[in-house]
Amino acid sequence: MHLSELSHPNQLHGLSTAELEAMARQIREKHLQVVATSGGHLGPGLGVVELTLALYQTLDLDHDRVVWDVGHQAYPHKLVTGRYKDFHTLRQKGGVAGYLKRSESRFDHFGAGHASTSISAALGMALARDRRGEDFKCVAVIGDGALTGGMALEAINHAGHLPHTKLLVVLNDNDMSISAPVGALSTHLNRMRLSKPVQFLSGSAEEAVKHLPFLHGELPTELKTLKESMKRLAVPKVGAVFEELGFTYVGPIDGHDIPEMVRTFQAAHRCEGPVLVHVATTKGKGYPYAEADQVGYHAQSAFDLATGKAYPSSKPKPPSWSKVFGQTLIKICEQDPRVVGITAAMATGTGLDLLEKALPGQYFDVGIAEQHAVTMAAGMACEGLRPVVAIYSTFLQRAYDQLIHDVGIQKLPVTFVLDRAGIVGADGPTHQGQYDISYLRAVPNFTVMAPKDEAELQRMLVTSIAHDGPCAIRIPRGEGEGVPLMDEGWQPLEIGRGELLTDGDDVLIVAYGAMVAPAMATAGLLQEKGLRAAVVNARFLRPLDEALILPLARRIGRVVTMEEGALPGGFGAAVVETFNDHELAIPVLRIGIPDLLVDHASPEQSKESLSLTPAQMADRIHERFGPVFRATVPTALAV
Ligand SMILES: Cc1ncc(C[n+]2csc(CCOP(=O)(O)OP(=O)(O)O)c2C)c(N)n1
Ligand SMILES: CC(=O)[C@@H](O)[C@H](O)COP(=O)(O)O
Ligand SMILES: [Mg+2]
Repeated sequence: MHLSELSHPNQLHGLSTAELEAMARQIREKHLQVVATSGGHLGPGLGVVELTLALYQTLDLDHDRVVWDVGHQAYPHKLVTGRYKDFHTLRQKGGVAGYLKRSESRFDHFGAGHASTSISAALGMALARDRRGEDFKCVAVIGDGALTGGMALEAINHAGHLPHTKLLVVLNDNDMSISAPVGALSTHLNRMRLSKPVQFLSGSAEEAVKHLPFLHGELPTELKTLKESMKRLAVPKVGAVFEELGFTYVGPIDGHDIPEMVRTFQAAHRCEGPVLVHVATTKGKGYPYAEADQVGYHAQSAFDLATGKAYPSSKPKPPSWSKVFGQTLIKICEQDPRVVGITAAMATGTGLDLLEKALPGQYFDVGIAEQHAVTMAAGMACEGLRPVVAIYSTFLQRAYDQLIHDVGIQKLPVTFVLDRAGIVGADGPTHQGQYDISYLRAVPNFTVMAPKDEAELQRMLVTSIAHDGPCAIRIPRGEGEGVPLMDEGWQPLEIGRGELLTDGDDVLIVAYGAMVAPAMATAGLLQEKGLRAAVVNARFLRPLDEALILPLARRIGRVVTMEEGALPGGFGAAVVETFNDHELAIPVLRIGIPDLLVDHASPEQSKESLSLTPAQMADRIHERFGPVFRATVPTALAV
């Protein structure tokens, strides 16, 4: 059977190893072809092709549940669950999502995108199953990186406490996170990977006798004692950490050997209580470039399959915001040994990999552990360091209590750089950086800011690090504005001070961060429509520059706010509340992301669909405040 003929994963049942291996080749071919064409996650999925086929041969996906952690590695899952023909639309507007999505397929039993959630979700399904007296299997497939996330350990702690709750955890151990894995658990797993698969020896004893009819598949007592003694002898070396936590540990087994995995999963399904099968895989398996550069091929934009190289861009691009951040932080760290950079397993994405190379002593990667990163930084700040924590806007959501409880309330001098703030594009709703403006507004003692360009980012960094309290700076994904940059000697900003970029009498545009450049473009288009707009670069969400904004608002009487963030509780809401507090009753058009999820698409497509392009914003402003408005409402109704 060819992969393209597969419409249901249960069609995998009964296929021979040779047929499954042929299908594995077809999956790899499709996976490579689509990701090379339109970009996406490459290495993770290539590493779990055989694992997916073997696991699904032992499950009935009309009844059993499988929860993939993160889901970035689940392209093989998508290909064997009816999405082969649409797979070429991966991560494109209206196409197949890059992560699992319950609304996309009945076989996507739980959505994700953020790491370390799978065991909790699968355990929840298992507990619900038992309450209903049903008997479907619940499986979590989690990577060695995601296993370092606190939630995963919380779930293991709970599951290990439930000896009668059947749950299978498949640990996909490829000895990689996005970068090299971090932590004692990763080190231990690596030691286990290198050990002999003890359990499997005893498993093969079962295999040897289970066909003997008079045993009815049961191990004779003496063999059971042999297996137990082997476990007692060997498990302390191999699976102790999981066995001590109440799991039956099996492995490590070869994650590219389909028959071995099928046998092991079948044995695991027969076990009572929680079982962890440790599968050793290779990230990027089957594509030499991805195997050789497992960091670089974690995710890729379109590339040439033959050479493994990205296609050269048509015109030179300015450095990314992340790169400017990383390079600037190196200079700051060189001048001030108190300053350290902290990442939660996102060194390459945040630009902190540059700091790691230049000043490894002032760099920390804590693994996928955002909560720990924030509170560790708080502890560092108590002892006189000036930590700079670089975490994507969306991933920092996971450490909200730490921001309030450990940093804000204690007013500790920690700088947060929220990368990927705003619309990120192909990663879709789980990764959009659309909530940080809203979620940071209420955190006590925080100074919250957003630069209009990379030069202002550099100034905000020195401002934050010098400030004796917590600061947060949001920066977007991708290239900067391409403005000239200084190498050092950046002039700090006055906290709470915005800037008037251009004046005008017809409408006041107050723009925040990455919306400042589009605001200036919008003002130019409004000029062509006969509306002269004043444009303010707010710079600060907290504290808002009232001394600048209020007089302009009173004088002009018509205000537009612009933010690349959620409107509920966002920057525009802060401006409206300020007007209200000062009894300034004037109309405000808030432009930003409405209260909705932004699906996967290119950032440009998403902005178009949200009417956030300069042309669309000019039309919206003209429609609201154009000649019609002037005829019906007198100017500023300042009280
Ligand atoms: C909470 C959270 N932090 C960070 C990330 C970014 N991220 C995506 S995949 C990944 C590495 C996952 O490693 P692993 O679980 O071992 O999967 P592999 O890529 O090796 O298959 C990270 C850090 C995330 N998705 N969620
Ligand atoms: C799966 C995951 O969460 C990361 O790989 C994420 O997709 C990286 O995003 P960027 O590509 O914006 O760095
Ligand atoms: Mg891994």
